[in-house]
Amino acid sequence: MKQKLVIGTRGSKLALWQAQHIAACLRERYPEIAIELKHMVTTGDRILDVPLAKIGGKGLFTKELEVAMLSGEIDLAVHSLKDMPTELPEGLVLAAVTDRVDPGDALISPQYKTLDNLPAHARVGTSSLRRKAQLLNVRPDLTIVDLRGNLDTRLKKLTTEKLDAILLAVAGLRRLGWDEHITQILPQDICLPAVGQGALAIEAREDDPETLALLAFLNHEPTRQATLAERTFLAEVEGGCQIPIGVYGEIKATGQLSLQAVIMSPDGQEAVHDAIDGSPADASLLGHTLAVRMLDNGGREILAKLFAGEM
Ligand SMILES: NCc1[nH]cc(CCC(=O)O)c1CC(=O)O
Repeated sequence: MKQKLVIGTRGSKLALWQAQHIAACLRERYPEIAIELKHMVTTGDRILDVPLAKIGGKGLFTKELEVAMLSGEIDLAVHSLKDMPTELPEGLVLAAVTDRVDPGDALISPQYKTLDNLPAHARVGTSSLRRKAQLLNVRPDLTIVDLRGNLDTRLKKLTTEKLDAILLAVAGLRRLGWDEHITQILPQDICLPAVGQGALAIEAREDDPETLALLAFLNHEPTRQATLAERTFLAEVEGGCQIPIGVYGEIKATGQLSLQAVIMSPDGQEAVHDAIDGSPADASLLGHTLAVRMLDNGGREILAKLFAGEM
């Protein structure tokens, strides 16, 4: 019987909240097990001044934690599922995917409140190509300003960089109790979220069945299935998180899994939208099928131009 579980976490406010939340769930369930937190720094935390799209590479926010897990220094890691590459390193598995309450994106505009109200050429901060493309698709006049840093830094930049609005994930703001800043939750027909947005991923070693069994109760199966469809879609289209792709899977009241997605050019001028429905048991097949269909219907050309640097 385990006497101790060590959770590895990044040191950002959001990462700490997430790790502490999972620690609290574990302590409540297993009062006899000591739950410890170990803070670690990832490459993504170290390089804060360069737009993520330019750094490239996968797993910027996960790699150091994964190395520590494989060496046995920590037993599990808590991540935002959105920050996890679609392929995990050999020997590691997703022990659980938690329920997600807020998959969407929020507009924060103290002065103008909503996208419709933003004046022509308003300055909007985001460093996500996905958010940028989807905004420009409906509002080509907007000036998109790069915005990096932790959530608190980005909120501060709204004022210091004289921005009219910024975009952030609803989930992160809610977790930190900053949802009073949200002035509009963007509707899904304007902005589809990133793969896995809003869900927490608990990663552990494949050869550690005892820990995996202890973590199983944290898993929310409908969210795991919906995000499996999303992650398969992404893996099929390209992998990586810095391409203008939005995708959202959801198990409906009918029990069907519905998956909708968009592939856009970074300027938002070219877009392929599509959706698919089916059994949650076929989550990865649905993600795969939708990706192939969208690539065949114009998605491939958009991505080819993007990778050739024409956009
Ligand atoms: N890219 C950083 C990141 N990773 C996870 C979240 C928010 C929480 C989540 O999506 O689960 C954020 C902040 C943001 O995109 O605004």
